[in-house]
Amino acid sequence: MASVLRHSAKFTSGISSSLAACARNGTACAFPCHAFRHRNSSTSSKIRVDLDSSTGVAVMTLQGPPVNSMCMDFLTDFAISMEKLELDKNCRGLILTSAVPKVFSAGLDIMEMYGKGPEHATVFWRAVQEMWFKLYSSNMVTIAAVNGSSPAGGCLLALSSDYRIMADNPRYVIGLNEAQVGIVAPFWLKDNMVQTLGHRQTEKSLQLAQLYSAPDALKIGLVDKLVPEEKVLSTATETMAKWFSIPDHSRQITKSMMRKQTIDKFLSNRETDINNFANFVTKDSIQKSLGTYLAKLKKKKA
Ligand SMILES: CCCCCCCCC/C=C/C(=O)SCCNC(=O)CCNC(=O)[C@H](O)C(C)(C)COP(=O)(O)OP(=O)(O)OC[C@H]1O[C@@H](n2cnc3c(N)ncnc32)[C@H](O)[C@@H]1OP(=O)(O)O
Repeated sequence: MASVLRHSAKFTSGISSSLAACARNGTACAFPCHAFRHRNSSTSSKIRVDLDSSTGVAVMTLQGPPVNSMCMDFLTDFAISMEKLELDKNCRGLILTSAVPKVFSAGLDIMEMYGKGPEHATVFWRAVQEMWFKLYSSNMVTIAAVNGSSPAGGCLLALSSDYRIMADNPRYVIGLNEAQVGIVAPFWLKDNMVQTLGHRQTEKSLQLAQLYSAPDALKIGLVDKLVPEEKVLSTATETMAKWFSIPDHSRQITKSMMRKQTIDKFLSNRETDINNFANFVTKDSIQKSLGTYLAKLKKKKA
C-alpha cells in the first residue's frame, strides 16, 4: 500500500475565507461566481482533479489510456482524491468524466484479477470496495458525465453517483456485464443497481450481462439524460447548479437516509465479501474464464 501511496495526487487548496461562503455549507452562493474564480488542480498518473473553489465544483477527469481501466494505482488515486475533496469545505459537488476518447471507463483492470494469488486479490478487492464506498456515501453532489462506453466497473462509477448524463451516441454502451466476463457483481453493486432500476430490470440486466446503448440506457433509467457529446460536461455543470439550490444539510441527510440500508449491509459484510472474492477469483475455473475473455479482447484487434 505504501508504494501505491507514492503515486497519490498532490492536492492543494489554499482558498481565501471570503469564498468559503460559496462552498460546502453555504446556500447563499449565486452559482457561478465567475468574478472570484479560484482553481486548484491535482494530477496523478490516472486521475486529474480540478476544483473551482468559487463554484464549489470539482471535476475529476479519468486519464488512464487506453481505456481508464481500474488498476491498483487508479483505485488508490481515486480514493485519495475523494478523501481530499470530501474534507475540503470549498467543495460541494463532483463531476466525473473521462479524457480518453470514446471510453468513460472499461471497469476493473482484468489484469489485476488474472494470474494473481489470494493476497493480491484481497488487497485489490478492498480497494474496489473503498472506491465504491467513498463515492456512494459521499456528502458531495456527484454527477457522472459519461462521455464514452462504460461497462462493468465503469457503470459502477455512474451508478454510485447522484445523477448520470451520457453522450447521445448509440455506439457507446453502459451496463454491468460481469457475468459475461465470468465473474459476479458483488451484492452491494447489485443493491445499488436495484435502487436505480428496480428488481426485475436488474435481474434481467445482470443475468444477461447486458450492455445498453445510450438510448436504451435512458429508456430503462440507467442514465438520467442524454445530450450531444460536446455538451456532456456543460450539462453536468448546469445540473450541478440545480442540485446546489437545495441546502446542503437537508440534501445530505436525505441522501444518507436513502442510502443507509445499502451502506449498513455493506459495512457489516465487508470482510466476508473480500474473502468470497479472493476465493472466487483465484479458482481455476474463474481464471480460465478470465483468460478466455482477455484473449477475446485482444483478438478483437488482430
Ligand atoms: C463474490 C465474487 C465477486 C466477483 C468479482 C466481481 C467484480 C465486479 C465488479 C466489476 C467488474 C469489472 O469491471 S470486470 C471488467 C469488465 N470490463 C469489460 O468487460 C470491458 C472490456 N473492454 C471493452 O469492452 C472495450 O475495451 C471498450 C471499453 C468498449 C473500449 O473498446 P476499444 O475498442 O476502444 O478498446 P479495445 O481495443 O477493446 O481495448 C484497448 C486495450 O485495452 C485492453 N482492455 C480493455 N478493457 C480492459 C479491462 N477491463 N482490463 C484490462 N484491459 C482492458 C484491451 O485488451 C486492449 O489491450 P491491447 O490489445 O493490449 O491494446
